Amino acid sequence: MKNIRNFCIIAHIDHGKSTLADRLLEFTSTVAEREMQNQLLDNMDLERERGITIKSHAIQMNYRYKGEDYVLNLIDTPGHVDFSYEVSRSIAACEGALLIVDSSQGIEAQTISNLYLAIGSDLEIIPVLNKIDLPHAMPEEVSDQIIDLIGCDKEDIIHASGKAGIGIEEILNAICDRVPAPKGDPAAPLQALIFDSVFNSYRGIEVYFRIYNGTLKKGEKVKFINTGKTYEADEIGVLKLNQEPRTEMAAGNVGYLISGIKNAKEVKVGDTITHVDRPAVGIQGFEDVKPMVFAGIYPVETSEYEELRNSMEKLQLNDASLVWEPETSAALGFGFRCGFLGMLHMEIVQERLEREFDMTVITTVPSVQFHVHTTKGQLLKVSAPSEMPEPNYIDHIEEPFIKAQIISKSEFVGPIITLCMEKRGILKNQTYLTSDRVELSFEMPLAEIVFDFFDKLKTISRGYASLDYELIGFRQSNMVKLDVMLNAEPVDALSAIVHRDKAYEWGKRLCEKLRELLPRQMFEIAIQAAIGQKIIARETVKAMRKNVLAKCYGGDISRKRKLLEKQKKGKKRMRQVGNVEIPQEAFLAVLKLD
Ligand SMILES: Nc1nc2c(ncn2[C@@H]2O[C@H](COP(=O)(O)OP(=O)(O)OP(=O)(O)O)[C@@H](O)[C@H]2O)c(=O)[nH]1
Repeated sequence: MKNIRNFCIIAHIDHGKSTLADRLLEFTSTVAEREMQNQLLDNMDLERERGITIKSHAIQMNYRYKGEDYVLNLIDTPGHVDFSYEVSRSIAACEGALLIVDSSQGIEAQTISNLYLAIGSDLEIIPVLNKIDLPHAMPEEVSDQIIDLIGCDKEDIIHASGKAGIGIEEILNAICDRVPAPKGDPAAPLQALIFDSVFNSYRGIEVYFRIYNGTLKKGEKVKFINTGKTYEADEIGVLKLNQEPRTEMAAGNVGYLISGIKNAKEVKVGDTITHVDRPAVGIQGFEDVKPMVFAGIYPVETSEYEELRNSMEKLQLNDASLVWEPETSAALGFGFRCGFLGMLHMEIVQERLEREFDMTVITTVPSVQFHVHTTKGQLLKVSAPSEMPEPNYIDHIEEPFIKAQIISKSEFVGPIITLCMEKRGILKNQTYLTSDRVELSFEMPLAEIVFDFFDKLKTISRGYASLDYELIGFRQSNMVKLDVMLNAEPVDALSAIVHRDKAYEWGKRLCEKLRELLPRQMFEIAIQAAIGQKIIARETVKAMRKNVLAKCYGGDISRKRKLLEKQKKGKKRMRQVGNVEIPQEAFLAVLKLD
């Protein structure tokens, strides 16, 4: 055990974690040259296409240093704030962290927040100044920022480039020298923490764990403490590029377990695995996730509800930050109310459901969770407009507030402050990190930043500003429910909860946007926005007669069929509500009002 090192890589998004991880794997010959491809650990198609890490990935390397053989377990983590729950779980499985900072960008908001997560778990931090090959790298300046931040010595900072392969050996040596070996007793009762899992349709659920105490052998009877279920450890092993089975694994190690579990509900990330014969107590799992945004997910075909439920259960195995419960909508029927960590997370969940589980789904207007105090003194947690009680039952409404930390070049301070004020933000603090880098701290409503704030911030700061935020509590706000009606029929899935000062403007623009997005149909569609009984805006979609077969005179039946097929495909991701067909984009129209 003294030669095991468990470490993760943390950084702000795009500072080069995945590229550096590739070099480490190459240098330790963990992957053969012919297997090497860029961003090797980002093995989901979605990750490669978008060039971002969504999931944490674990991989084991062997390394010889000062005449000794080391086992290095690396966990690559995502950088985007929406996936910080992945980061916090990975950190729990490690004793050390490489803190990567892009030497052309300097310290950014998520560098700091991920660093605090790591320090909070007592990890040994190895600072790495990355991308030093770039001509506009600023090693001196960024080194000073790092020293200020973590209080290390200048010599502790490793200069590296994932792209040019600089500093790789030095990093590996530092991991062996500086990261402490895992503690734990191989002879004690078994305690292994489940930090991730994935559904495999052939082999059942694969469980990823880190052993804190004890030894696990193939074939032994094990128990998951929280669920109380028992299984046989059919296969255990370590995670190399592929899984490598082992007959025995001891304290300190990271690995996988396969025991033919088919039911997704039986595996909970944060649960502890122990022996049936000689049980230990559970280790403290992970903090519960705090979803920030809620939205409904509905199958396009109402008959696929059960299938969608199955798919969500399987997806949840691999995405512990996804929470959901059944919900019904008058307009959309049976579906699920889901909690996400942010808009990117919501997008990714929708895409994964479609790609990995072949489901076509509709997502409804996202909303934050409000605290509604009723006149009877009850507290209702409302995360969907349809749950909002009638106005005469409401005493007051509170909305979630966050503390936002924005780091930017000082020349953009003016526009950033203006943007934040528009979003009902209050400037709390302004600190100069260096002569031209400023940290601004605001208190603002979560609802104002989860949707398009980040894109706007990037635009006005020409990409230089970075953002991080945390929930600080609930504050009273004047919120109202904005209803939308199509041909006088209310469509609950299109309603939104908005601030009263902005309600009229919103209603007007929402109707305009819906007019653009709703396809013309055989009859006229009246779009109305209302607050309570009062109509505040109206638009009309003119009727049109669309007959795709019109041009298809003559008797070629196959051509007709093709056209009808094509028309059917075009209808995907549409929902019939009353007599109106609503495309997916319309449900998210509120997000595109500016
Ligand atoms: N010049 C230079 N570019 C680099 C270096 N390392 C990474 N890059 C580039 O920086 C971009 C981001 O690199 P990634 O490794 O995907 O970054 P990441 O931190 O893993 O990103 P997320 O996982 O999404 O947080 C890519 O375009 C890389 O080619 C480096 O050392 N030098």
